[in-house]
Amino acid sequence: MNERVIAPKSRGFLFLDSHPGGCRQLVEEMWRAVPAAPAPAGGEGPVALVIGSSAGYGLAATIAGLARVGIRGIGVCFEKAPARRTGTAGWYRTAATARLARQHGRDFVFLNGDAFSDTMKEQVAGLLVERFGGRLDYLVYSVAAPRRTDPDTGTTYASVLKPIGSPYTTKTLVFDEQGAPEVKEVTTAPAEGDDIEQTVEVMGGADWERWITFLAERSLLAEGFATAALSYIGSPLTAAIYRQGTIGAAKSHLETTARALDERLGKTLGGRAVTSVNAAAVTQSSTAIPGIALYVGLLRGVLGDAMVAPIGQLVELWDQLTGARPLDLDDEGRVRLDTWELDPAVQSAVADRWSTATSDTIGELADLAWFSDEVRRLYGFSVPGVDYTAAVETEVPWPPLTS
Ligand SMILES: NC(=O)c1ccc[n+]([C@@H]2O[C@H](COP(=O)([O-])OP(=O)(O)OC[C@H]3O[C@@H](n4cnc5c(N)ncnc54)[C@H](O)[C@@H]3O)[C@@H](O)[C@H]2O)c1
Repeated sequence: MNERVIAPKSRGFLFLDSHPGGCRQLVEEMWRAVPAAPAPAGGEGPVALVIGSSAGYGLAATIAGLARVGIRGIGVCFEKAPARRTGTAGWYRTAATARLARQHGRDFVFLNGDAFSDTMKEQVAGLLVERFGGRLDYLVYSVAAPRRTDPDTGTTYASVLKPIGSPYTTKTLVFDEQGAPEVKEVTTAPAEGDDIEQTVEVMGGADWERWITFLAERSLLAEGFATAALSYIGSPLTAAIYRQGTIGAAKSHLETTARALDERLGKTLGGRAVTSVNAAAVTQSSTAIPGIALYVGLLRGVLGDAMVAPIGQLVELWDQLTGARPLDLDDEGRVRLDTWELDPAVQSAVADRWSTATSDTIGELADLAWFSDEVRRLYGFSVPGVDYTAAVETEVPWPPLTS
């Protein structure tokens, strides 16, 4: 037992602690946001593996899959248990998701560890055999990580967020110690040495492909197996640091991997592999990208509630993966859930605001209250209805594997 009052202490967009009650309520909110669908035929839902299940788009994939498709299966993520500090927010969100899954009769378990390792792949394979009939129907790959160790060579690669070719200066949004917004300029030096290759090794398609090969070799992929990995294109305003930068090189590699996997799975199992290009969202990973906080704040200023939250986008992705709606691919074979973000009228309105944004004008141009709340909500703070003055139990156990 370790009950205490948890205050939101932060350094920039990173918070030192997270709030179990707020995290739980947010997960419940996401579940309620999923439109009801008819129960899966035959009682038992399809078997799914979600990699990166505790945050951002992977959490949305898990909750939308559980609530709408009735998936059974496994979520994999990398979270820290409560110790001197609270557990990570993803730890508490996982506990809350498992609870909801149980309540709704879905057999869904969570594994905490390094998805890039073969040990984790073996654990998943073992569970698929023992518990889920040895057949996986869906795999959603939504990992965002700073490092990956290649199990074959033992080499550890580190991803960087840098432009390619020349330095890039962008406006960016920060908050000072009193919480006042500042629009500043930051310059990021271009990739050097093997920065691009290293980033591709972490955030490209290598590990996704390794998962598929690992499971295929053990005959654990069902006929008609379908897999999707998350990608991003984004605005011309962020292109130099994102799509044309080191992370963009990794996304291109992921998309090339998808096309190769699609051909392979099509031939062997009548299966599919696609990337899903999702829209900008406030997540722990996205707020680390220079300029993205400003961009997302302005995007919200332009669109307001017309922004589609990750849970809404993932409902659409599941509908396309399961065939409830036809798979709608662009010329490069990608599902596009970002069309509302990249709409030319929206982009031109955001670009206008971007060009005039200063510390003095940002309050009118961007939805800063929404943005700050979204950042705090990543850690379970700013959730309506939660009493933050009350002590709360932080020693929440990881959901047990036994049902
Ligand atoms: N956030 C955006 O704006 C945005 C937009 C479009 C696409 N995407 C893509 O969505 C994917 C997920 O990004 P996000 O923003 O949701 O990230 P996030 O930081 O919110 O979540 C990352 C997830 O990966 C897990 N993870 C990290 N390292 C791991 C490891 N070694 N082993 C197992 N799990 C690990 C974390 O536990 C967490 O569940 C990425 O491919 C990203 O490019 C993000």
